[in-house]
Amino acid sequence: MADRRSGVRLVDRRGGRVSAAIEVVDLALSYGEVRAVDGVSLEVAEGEFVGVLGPNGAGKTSLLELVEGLRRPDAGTVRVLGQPVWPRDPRLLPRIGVQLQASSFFERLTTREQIHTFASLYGVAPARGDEWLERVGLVDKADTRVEGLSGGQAQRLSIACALVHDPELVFLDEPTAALDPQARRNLWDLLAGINDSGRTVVLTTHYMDEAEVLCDRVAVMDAGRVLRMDTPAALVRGLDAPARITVAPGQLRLDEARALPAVEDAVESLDGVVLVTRDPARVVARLAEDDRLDGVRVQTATLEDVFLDLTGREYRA
Ligand SMILES: Nc1ncnc2c1ncn2[C@@H]1O[C@H](COP(=O)(O)OP(=O)(O)OP(=O)(O)O)[C@@H](O)[C@H]1O
Repeated sequence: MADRRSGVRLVDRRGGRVSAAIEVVDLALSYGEVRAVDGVSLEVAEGEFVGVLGPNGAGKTSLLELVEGLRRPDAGTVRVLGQPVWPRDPRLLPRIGVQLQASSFFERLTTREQIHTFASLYGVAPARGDEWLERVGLVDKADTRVEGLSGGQAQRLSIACALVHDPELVFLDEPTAALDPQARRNLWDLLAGINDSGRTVVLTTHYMDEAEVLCDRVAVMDAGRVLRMDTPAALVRGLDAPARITVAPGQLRLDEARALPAVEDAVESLDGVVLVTRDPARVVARLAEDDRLDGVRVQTATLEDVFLDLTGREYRA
């Protein structure tokens, strides 16, 4: 059963309240019969990097658009930087950055003209645009028309455009969608640097690894609901799932494996013998004592296991 109030109250180590950059209470939005956002409550603290993770159609974009003040909710409230986002408040706009999808660029402008246009819309100097082109590694593409950029370059430009006015809070909707795995990883360093200097970042993604690497906390979303929100480590810890230790073929017989302390089960696989344990440190120490560490691989639970546990379904991005 989904936890409708999955947003924990934000407190610091001494138990004091931390100011919230985003406060969402009982938010709902339907398109006809489809409940795209179904009673979501959450908070994001100033300076946090939060991921909204879920499969296609989970409601991530709808939630983001409500939080950005681009859509009117059927029910519930959103406050961003202390202000209600609906009805729209123009004073909030310079304080937030929204990454546009690459398809929303102004047509036929070069990369430099594109970012200068964004800079002028926000009333900031063109030089700030040039600085951002440098930061996202697009100086050598400054004179290329946006139609001529690769997928990864276009995403970097759209991120630079969202940040050119130095907003306190930035929303990135699937910034690595449609990129190959290498291009995705190349973008991670840039994304990780965006919340340097205390900027709050909210990112949607359907990639588990991305959420795990980049985000302080992750809201796991499915069918319009936030099922749980916590740090990636706490989400996985909460599972109480065993670790799997694979010992290379020929190192250990199955009966020896089953007799090891703290091993709950052992099975043979193509990669060798897989030991199932809730105390991987103890098992690895024992393997080390027996000089059987060569080629040992330890796998702990991942966010995929968390999704399976919360929904009963395998995760399909
Ligand atoms: N404009 C719309 N009209 C009707 N239904 C919509 C509209 N936009 C979204 N939906 C439906 O609402 C649900 C949530 O969609 P949403 O785009 O918010 O999900 P998402 O998690 O962002 O998905 P994706 O990862 O595919 O972008 C889906 O069932 C979708 O089909």
